[in-house]
Formats: sequence, structure tokens, C-alpha cells
Amino acid sequence: MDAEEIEAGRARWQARFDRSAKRDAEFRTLSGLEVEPVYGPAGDDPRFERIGWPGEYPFTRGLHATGYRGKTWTIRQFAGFGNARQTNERYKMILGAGGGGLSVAFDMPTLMGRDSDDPRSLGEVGHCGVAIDSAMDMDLLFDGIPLGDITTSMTISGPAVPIFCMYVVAAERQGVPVGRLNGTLQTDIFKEYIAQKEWLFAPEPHLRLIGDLMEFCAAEIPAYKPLSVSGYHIREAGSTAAQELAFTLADGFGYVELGLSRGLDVDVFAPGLSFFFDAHIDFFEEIAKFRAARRIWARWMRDVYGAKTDKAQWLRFHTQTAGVSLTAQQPYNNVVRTAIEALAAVLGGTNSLHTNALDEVLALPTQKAAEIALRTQQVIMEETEVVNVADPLGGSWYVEALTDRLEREAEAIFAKIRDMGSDGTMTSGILRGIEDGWFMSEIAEAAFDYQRKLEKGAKRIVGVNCHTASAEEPLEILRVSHEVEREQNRVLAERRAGRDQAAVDTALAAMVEVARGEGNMIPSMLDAVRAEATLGEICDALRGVWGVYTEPARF
Ligand SMILES: C[C@H](C(=O)O)C(=O)SCCNC(=O)CCNC(=O)[C@H](O)C(C)(C)COP(=O)(O)OP(=O)(O)OC[C@H]1O[C@@H](n2cnc3c(N)ncnc32)[C@H](O)[C@@H]1OP(=O)(O)O
Repeated sequence: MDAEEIEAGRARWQARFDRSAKRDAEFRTLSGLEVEPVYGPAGDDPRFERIGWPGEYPFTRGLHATGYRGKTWTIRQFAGFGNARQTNERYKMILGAGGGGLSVAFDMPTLMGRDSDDPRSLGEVGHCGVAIDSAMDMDLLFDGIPLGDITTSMTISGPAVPIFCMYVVAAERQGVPVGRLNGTLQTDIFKEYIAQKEWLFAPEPHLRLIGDLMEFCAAEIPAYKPLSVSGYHIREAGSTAAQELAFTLADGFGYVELGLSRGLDVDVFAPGLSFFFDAHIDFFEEIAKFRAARRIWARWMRDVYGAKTDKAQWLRFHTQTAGVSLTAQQPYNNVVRTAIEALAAVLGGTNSLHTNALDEVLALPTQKAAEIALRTQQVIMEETEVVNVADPLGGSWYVEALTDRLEREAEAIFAKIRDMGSDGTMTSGILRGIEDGWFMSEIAEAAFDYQRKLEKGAKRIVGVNCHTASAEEPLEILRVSHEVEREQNRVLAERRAGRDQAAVDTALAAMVEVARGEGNMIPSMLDAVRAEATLGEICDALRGVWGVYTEPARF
């Protein structure tokens, strides 16, 4: 790009910056020097077309002209354990300590669409997250938390839609107009087949439910994000950064194709697609990954899928620091790892962030560990001054080269995925890749390669294969009592006995009728939830229509 074009771009950016709201703060270095809101080249720079200014296409440098001067990222700590009441207390602690939004972790039975009293739930209730059986649990979860004012993310994909319906019903019961809700539902079923393995049905009915949800949200809850397309679990399963980037964006393109196939307007539904990435320990590679993600997404949305508005071209993402980088050995070092990873996410322009607690490698975090994790974000946000300048590493030879390199790697992977399919769409390539176990074997190979390096000592981890001597005491960890399960089951039995069973049966039968046909599932599912049908009852009714999915055996 020549100097004149760059100057014209700078003037465009300046005009946008001037008319945007800024936080009331001093933007200076610690020693008092004034800093510009963004930096760019002084003369011509051939790379600049791909880099650009923050707030404009291709958004490599961020979505907003003001960067974090307009708004800092949302501190969104993922939390949930025991029953809804216990988790509600933790949420109040998080919000009281400066958390900006909520993020719900569900227990394994809930993630698999089973009630707490299902024989398969034994021993798991409330352990890796909160137990939610019916809308009344959702009421308790958000008791005293105004759902119209707080954005809430819910991490669940297999039974995402019934859980969403419970959330909507909890909002109705709080008197919040549903159209005012804002938040995120994970819903990303592609990554379940690829990495996390928490599905209920075969891909086809899941995609139908997701299409129904996209349609419903686009019409009724415009600010809500019905999808959080997730690379986190792909990375945690052992993928490389390039695979995380490419598989996740490919999944995102699959959901765009789903919206288009339903006749939805891309400029209306695409702002509802959000993303979720891992922040691993290779500092610069992660920053480059986030920058490449925004650029690739914007280009494909504009050029391949015809998105015209900025919001439909934006890749907005949440980041979680890498769980797999935490070590059980010398666990206090995990605070340092998490701080470095969080800083990479911030320098990469994350919109929302979870920082892991130092004990998460062993159990769900204690209150103290959860607080240190939250404070880690606050130290970065309040003390380091990194929020003063948008995309501060833009123009670095290294970071730009890595950003380009990751983009090329991702493009090569997209081409492979598309080629695997039968009709040139990303969706058919993804489905074929799932069926053939291609994604899994690519990830397994990368994980194996990493493990080999670790075992040979070519990759070093402090406290694990180097610098192992330590005088540290074992950590106190959080243990969820089995009493939680007994109590949850007692309450569930009471609720079943107290509800209008005929209303439940009628609502479930009406929902099954829709499932057998072609209509949108959301209204009838909402009715079943309003009648206090349980998650397990709703999912079992649908299993009766759609069956269950078993992964093809592979050797
Ligand atoms: C590992 C674990 C497991 O497996 O169990 C998990 O999965 S945990 C998974 C946990 N997952 C999550 O927690 C997912 C969280 N995701 C989200 O919160 C969302 O999807 C998100 C990534 C889009 C972030 O949403 P958010 O509301 O926090 O933040 P946003 O960036 O959208 O900002 C809120 C509003 O402020 C505006 N805004 C932001 N920055 C600026 C700025 N500089 N100038 C002007 N406006 C600005 C945005 O455009 C938006 O308004 P407007 O809307 O009007 O544009």
C-alpha cells in the first residue's frame, strides 16, 4: 500500500475514532508519556493492505476503532458446581469482585441431557458444574441476578436448545422481556463430534435444532448469540494452533451455510455467531492466531458468503487460558502461566476472557483460587497500561509474519476439508471428516508429536521435566459432597410430585409431534419447559424420535 492510501486510511480511522465513545481514563505510560490510540507506518508499507486500521475491514487489528479505550474486554469467569443455589452464591461473589458477565458450567448429566436421578448420573451430579434438571433450577441459578442486565454464557452443546428454553423461561419469570436478553449459548455440535464428544443425536437432527435456534434468535432476540463456535476443545485435545484456527473457522462456515440453507439473511444472523479460542503458552503464536482469525473470517464472510455489514463480518471471540498448560506439579506456577496466556489474549484483542485458576488441573477451583484468577485479569486491565493502544503489536515483523503464516496454513486446511465433501460446501466436508474420523486423527497425530517432544525433553515444562525440585505443600482442593446429589434428587422428586402431570404430558406430546414434522422446535419446547418438564424427559422424548448417535468404530 502506498503512503497516500495509508494516510487516507488513517484519516478514516481518525474520523471513526473521534465519533466513538471512549472510557473516561488517562491514556499514558506509567511514567506519564502520552500514547496514541493506535500506531501505523510512517511511509508506504506493502503489508498494510492486509493489516489495516482497527475498526475496519479486514479487522486484523480489532473490531473497534477505539480498541480497549472504548470498552475493555468482558471478564467472564466460567463457573458452576453443586446445585443451583451454591453456584448462585459463586456468581454473586464473581460479580461483587468485578466480573463483567457470567458463564455457566454444567455438570456431566446436564451436558448429556440426563436428569440427576437417571441411573447413569450416579456419582456425577454437581461435580464438573452445576446440576440443572428443570426451569426451577434455572430460576434458582439466577436468583437476584437481573437477566435483562447481565450477559450470560452457557456452555452446553448437545442439549443446548432445551437449556436455552429454560433460560428464556427463567427470564420470563423474572419479568424480563425476552427480546432484551443478551448472552451466548455454546451449541457447537461440530466440535462435539470432532473433540469433546458430548452429543445426543446424529448430526442431522442437531443441525435442525441449531437452525431452529438461529431462526428464533434472529427474529426474537437479536442481541443473543446462539452459537459460540469453539476451538478451545479442539486445542485442548492436542491440536496445533493452525488446526484450532482452521477447524474452528471451518465449523463457523458450516453454520453460515446452515443459516443460508434456511433462507436467513446473512447480515441478520451472522452477528449471532461468536467464537471461543484457547490462549496457549506460545505467546506470539497465540496473538497471531487471534489476528489471523479476525482477518480470515471477515474475508470469507464478505467474499464467499456475501455479508455486507461490519457486524456480519466481525469475528467476536471469548478466550480461555489453556487448561492443558496447567501442571499438577508446582501448581502455583500456574498463576504465572495463566497471566502470560491472558496477556496474549488481550494483545490479540479478545472480547471476553476466562482465566483459569491454579488448582483447575486438580479439581473445580476453590473460592480463593477463583479469586486469584479473576484478579489476574484485573491486574492486566488496571495496571499494565496495555489497554491504551489498539493492536500494539501490529506491524511487528515477527507477529505479522506469523499472522500471515497461520492464515496460509488455515487456508490449506480449508481446501482439504472442502475437497473431502461431495458438493463443494464446507458442511459436507466437515460431515465427511467427522464420519471418517479425519479430524480426530489429525488432532491425535499433533498430540502424539507434542508428547514425544515432551518425553524426549525437546519441549520443557517447569516442574514436570525440568526444575523439578520444590518444597511446595499439596493444595487444598474443592470437593463436592455426595449430599448434593441426594438433595438434588429429593427436590426433583418433590417437583415431579407437585407439578401438573397432564400438562407436562400434553406439552411433551406436542413437542414430539413437531419433531416428527418440520416446524421450528423452539415454541413447543418452551411450552414443555414452562410446564416444568425436566431436561431428561425432553431429551428422552427426542431420543424416541431421532435415536442416539454412536461413533463409528475405528482402528
Ligand atoms: C472449557 C469449557 C468446557 O468445555 O466446559 C468451556 O467451554 S467454557 C466456554 C465459556 N464460553 C464463554 O464464556 C463464551 C463467552 N462469549 C461471549 O460472551 C460472547 O459470545 C462474545 C465473545 C461475543 C463477547 O460478548 P460480550 O458481550 O462479553 O462482549 P462484546 O465484545 O460483544 O461487547 C459488548 C458490547 O460492547 C460493544 N463494544 C465492545 N468494545 C467496544 C468499543 N471499543 N467501542 C464501542 N463498543 C464496543 C460491542 O460491540 C457490544 O455491543 P453490540 O452487541 O451492540 O455490538
